[in-house]
Amino acid sequence: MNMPVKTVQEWTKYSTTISWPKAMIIDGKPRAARDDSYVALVTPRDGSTVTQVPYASATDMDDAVAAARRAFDDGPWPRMAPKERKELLLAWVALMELNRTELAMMLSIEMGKPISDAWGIELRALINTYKWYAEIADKELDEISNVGGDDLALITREPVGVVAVVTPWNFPLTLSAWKIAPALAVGCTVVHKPADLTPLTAVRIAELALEAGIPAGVFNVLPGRGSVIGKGLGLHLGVDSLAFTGSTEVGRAYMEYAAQSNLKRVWLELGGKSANIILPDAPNLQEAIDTAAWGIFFNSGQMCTAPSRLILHKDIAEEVIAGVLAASRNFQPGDPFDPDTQMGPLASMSRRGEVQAHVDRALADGSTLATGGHSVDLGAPLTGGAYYEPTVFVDVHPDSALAQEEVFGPVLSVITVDNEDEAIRVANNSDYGLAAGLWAGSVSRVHKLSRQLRAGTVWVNCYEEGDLTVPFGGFKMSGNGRDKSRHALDKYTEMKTTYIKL
Ligand SMILES: NC(=O)C1=CN([C@@H]2O[C@H](COP(=O)(O)OP(=O)(O)OC[C@H]3O[C@@H](n4cnc5c(N)ncnc54)[C@H](OP(=O)(O)O)[C@@H]3O)[C@@H](O)[C@H]2O)C=CC1
Ligand SMILES: CCCCCC/C=C/C(=O)O
Repeated sequence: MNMPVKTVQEWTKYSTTISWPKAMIIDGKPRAARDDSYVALVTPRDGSTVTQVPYASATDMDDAVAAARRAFDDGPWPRMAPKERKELLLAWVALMELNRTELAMMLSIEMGKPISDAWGIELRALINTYKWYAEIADKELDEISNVGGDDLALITREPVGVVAVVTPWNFPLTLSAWKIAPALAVGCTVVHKPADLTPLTAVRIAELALEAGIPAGVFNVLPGRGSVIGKGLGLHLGVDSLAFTGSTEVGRAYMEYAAQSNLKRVWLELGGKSANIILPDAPNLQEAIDTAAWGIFFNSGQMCTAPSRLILHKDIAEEVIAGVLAASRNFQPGDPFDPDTQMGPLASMSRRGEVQAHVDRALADGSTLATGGHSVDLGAPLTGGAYYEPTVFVDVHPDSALAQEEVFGPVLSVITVDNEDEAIRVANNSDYGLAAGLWAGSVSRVHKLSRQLRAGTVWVNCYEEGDLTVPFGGFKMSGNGRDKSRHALDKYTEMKTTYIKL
C-alpha cells in the first residue's frame, strides 16, 4: 500500500486539518483531568505549540486503575472466549488501518518523525502487532502433565490482571503495541501512560478502541508526568504487572517501586549501546557501510538498538570510515513532512541540548570529530525546530564516556581493533546488552562470534531486521523479559497448577 498523500505541500496542508483529542480515556469515556490541567504540546518540527493536552493527576490515575480493576475482576473481557476477544481486537485493527494517515501525521507532528517512516514503518508495525496478537488470542493451548495413576494435573495460564504500560516517545506506537496487544490478547486490562512528548497518538488509539467495541475499563490512557503518573502506577497496589520501555535509570526506579509496594511483576526494555562489528571478510562491504550509516541516523539515532559503536577491523577501517562519512551526507536533517526526508529533528529542544552535551564532552575528552557536531537551523518557517547534524567520531577510546553512554542521537563512535577477539572484547565492554551487529563471511566464524556476543539480538550481515515471531529484549542492564513473539505472552500470564485426585 502506498502513502495516499504525496508531496510536502500536501502533507503540510493536511497537518492543519488534524483534529486533536481533547480528553484522556478512563473507564470507556473521554474526560478531562479532574483538576482540569492541561499542558502544551510543542512540535520539534518548528517549535510551535500545536494543542493543549489534558494532564492526569494522581486522582485520575486512581480512577483509571479502579476502572481497569473492575473490568478485570467483574467485566466480560477476561471471561469471554478468546475468539471473541480476537474479533474485537481485529475490529480495532481495521479502524487503525482506516485512520493510518491521520495517526502518521499526528506522530510526525508530536515527535518529528519523518512522515515516510511514520506512515511506512511505524504505522505498519502498529497494525501488524495488533493483528498478530489478535490472531494468536485463540490459538494458545494449555498443558496436561503426565502425572500417572488416578491423578490429573493441569498447567494453565491465566491473565495476570491489571497491567500498567509506560512507554517512551521514540517509537511510541510500536513499543506500546508490543506490550498492550499481548496483554489484551490474553485477557488482561491495561492502563497506559504514554511519554510526555507523544500523548495524543496514544489517546487517539484508545478512542479507536472504544469505537471498535472494546469494553469500558479494559484500555485506559492517561497522559501525565512520569514522576507522578509513572511512579504512581509503579507503586500502585491495584496494578499487578508493569511493562516499561525507557531509560535504565527509570527502569531501576520501577524495580524499587515494585519492591516498596506489592512486588508487581516488572518488565523492562531499557537502553543500549550496540556494537556493530565489520570484519574484512564481510560478504558485501558497501552494504555493511550503508547499513552502518542508516542504522545510526534512522529516527535521528533515537533508538535503543542504534548501532552507535562501529567496531572496525584495522584492514578495512579506512575504507569503511570514508564510506560512512560519504553516506552521512544523505542524512542531512530535513522537514519531517517532506516524504524524501530521511532524518528529521530530534524529538525536542531539550533532547537536542542533551545530544550536544554528549558531543561537547567527547570533544573535551579528546575524541576526534570527523563530521557534524552542531545544531542545524533550517530557516523560516522551521527555525524553531530541533535539527542536528549527522555526527561521526573516529578513534574513539572504548572506555570513554562517548563509547559507554547512550547518546540517543545521530552520533556514531568508530573504534578500530586489531583482530576479531579484540572486536568481541570491545563489543562486550558495556553495561548494556540489547543488540549487536556482525558482518562476516565465514559460516564458522559467524557462529563462533555471535555466540560470544552478550546481547539479546545479534544481527548477522544485516541490522534492525525483525519479525513478530522473534523475541526482542536485552541482556545485562538493557532489561529483562521479551517483547514480541509468543514469549511476550509469558509476561502477561500467571502459570497455575491444578492437581486433581480423580
Ligand atoms: N529503551 C528505549 O527505547 C529508550 C531509552 N531512552 C533513554 O533514556 C534517556 C532519557 O529519555 P527519557 O524520555 O527521559 O526516558 P525516560 O526513561 O525518562 O522516560 C520513559 C518513560 O518513563 C516515564 N518516566 C520518567 N520519569 C519517571 C519516573 N521517575 N518514574 C516513573 N516513570 C518515569 C516517562 O514519562 P515522561 O515522558 O512523562 O517523563 C516516559 O513515559 C534517553 O536519552 C535514552 O538514553 C529513552 C527512551 C526510550
Ligand atoms: C518497526 C521497527 C520499530 C523498532 C523499534 C525498536 C526500538 C526499540 C527501542 O528504541 O526501544
